[in-house]
Amino acid sequence: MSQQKTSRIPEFYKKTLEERLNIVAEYAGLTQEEVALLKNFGNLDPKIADSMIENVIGAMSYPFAVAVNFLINGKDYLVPMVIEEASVVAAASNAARVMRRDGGIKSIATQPVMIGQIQVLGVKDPWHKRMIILEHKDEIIQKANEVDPVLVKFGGGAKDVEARVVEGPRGPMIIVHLLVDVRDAMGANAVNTMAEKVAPMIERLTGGRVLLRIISNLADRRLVRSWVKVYKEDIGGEEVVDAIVDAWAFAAADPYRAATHNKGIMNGVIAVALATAQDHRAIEAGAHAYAARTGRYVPLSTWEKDQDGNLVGTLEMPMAVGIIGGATKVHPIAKVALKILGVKTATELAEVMGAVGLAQNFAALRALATEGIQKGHMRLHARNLAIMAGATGDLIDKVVEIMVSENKISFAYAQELVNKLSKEGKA
Ligand SMILES: CC(C)(COP(=O)([O-])OP(=O)([O-])OC[C@H]1O[C@@H](n2cnc3c(N)ncnc32)[C@H](O)[C@@H]1OP(=O)([O-])[O-])[C@@H](O)C(=O)NCCC(=O)NCCSC(=O)C[C@@](C)(O)CC(=O)[O-]
Ligand SMILES: NC(=O)C1=CN([C@@H]2O[C@H](COP(=O)(O)OP(=O)(O)OC[C@H]3O[C@@H](n4cnc5c(N)ncnc54)[C@H](OP(=O)(O)O)[C@@H]3O)[C@@H](O)[C@H]2O)C=CC1
Repeated sequence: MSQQKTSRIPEFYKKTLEERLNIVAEYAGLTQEEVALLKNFGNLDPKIADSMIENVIGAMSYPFAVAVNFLINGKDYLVPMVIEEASVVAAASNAARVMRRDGGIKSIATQPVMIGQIQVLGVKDPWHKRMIILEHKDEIIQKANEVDPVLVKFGGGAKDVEARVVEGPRGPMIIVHLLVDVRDAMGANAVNTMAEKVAPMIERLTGGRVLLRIISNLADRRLVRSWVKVYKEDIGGEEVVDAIVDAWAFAAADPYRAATHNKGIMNGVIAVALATAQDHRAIEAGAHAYAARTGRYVPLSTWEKDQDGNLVGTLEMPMAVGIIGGATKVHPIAKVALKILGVKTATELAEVMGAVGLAQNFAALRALATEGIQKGHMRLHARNLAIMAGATGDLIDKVVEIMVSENKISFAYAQELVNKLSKEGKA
């Protein structure tokens, strides 16, 4: 009788990488080639990979690209991007090309202030205790700063305390916000450590019970604001400007469209985040929570026509990124990405990422509002399909050419063409 496979594997994490891989290979019936693929760590040292996350059995590579043409705050940038989707890098470069006038895209980030939340339960007089917390603000800040002298030395650290009474489904809670300037870090570890440190003091002050002590990813004190003017003659005239503004108006009015509009922005933001090994989940969470902060989900950008008929765009969103800490200084390629970018501070990185998000949004809207997204996007995607269908060498371009010229871009057609052209080649 064959034994049922089980995913319950006690102390899997204590085994060596090799042992874990063998277990998985046997479990999933992996071939030797598949095992060899997983074992190919590429530019990541297996020891580093094994220390970054748990239960590691291999590594996976993504393409690393560079978007060109970016001029931000008068400075040129080559922008590293890691992404699995065709046409994003081309679109970013395409947009940046028409955003180089007047010093390029403007982008300013606020101070890198993150919020640590402390949830206080079981307080009978929460409004009164809120005042007591605020009365002791300076002591709370001092206590928080004791845990991170390095951050304080660099001009960061806890700067302010806020307190709210929040009505929840299980009654009122006091929610304390510790505002921490995290300088060049993303800041979650730094802020969480501080929130845990001050919790006993908050309990003493309120007589309540502290439950959660954790950073908020709605980083609305750490915003990037980017804006740009695109001259009408550079993008096909006022008709195109109007079409882009109309496309934005659709997103401003309809959350179904706003989600896709913002996805277009995140195409750029997350690609840079991946290249520089940021916590991209934190950035995504912050972006969408910010887009919904009024209770209605809206686009993170605006597009208008100015008095001269030119297109002006703005973007405002949280941007919690670091160049110290997290994986940024652990992953060797993230270090190379930061070197290519040439950013000196986390604030500068945030400014670049805001500008890339705005440019990416423009590229998609322009394509959508003129020729449609499929023409440019599918032309580039057609290469993926041709390769997936087994095309190699010159055959890739031949298959792409036929699919594009016949406007018939699908995996099935790619397969049909590969089969047909390969047979013809052999004949
Ligand atoms: C695809 C393009 C750029 C073609 O655009 P085009 O005008 O046909 O290209 P072109 O041949 O005239 O070249 C213009 C520039 O584009 C760049 N470029 C051009 N081709 C390449 C290439 N192969 N590789 C790298 N860069 C390329 C390059 O910078 C080039 O300048 P040059 O170097 O020649 O001076 C254009 O159609 C475009 O910007 N499309 C938008 C594509 C897009 O947004 N893709 C994202 C995926 S769709 C999505 O996920 C989001 C979405 C759309 O749903 C969001 C939303 O709904 O809002
Ligand atoms: N909800 C979320 O978003 C959560 C995210 N995380 C994770 O937290 C990690 C990020 O935390 P983060 O605090 O950035 O990482 P680190 O703790 O690795 O780095 C921050 C620390 O680096 C030191 N440091 C040295 N130089 C500087 C400088 N110039 N500016 C700022 N700090 C400096 C500081 O002190 P010192 O030298 O004393 O350490 C600081 O506390 C990510 O891996 C993220 O995924 C974790 C929990 C929740």
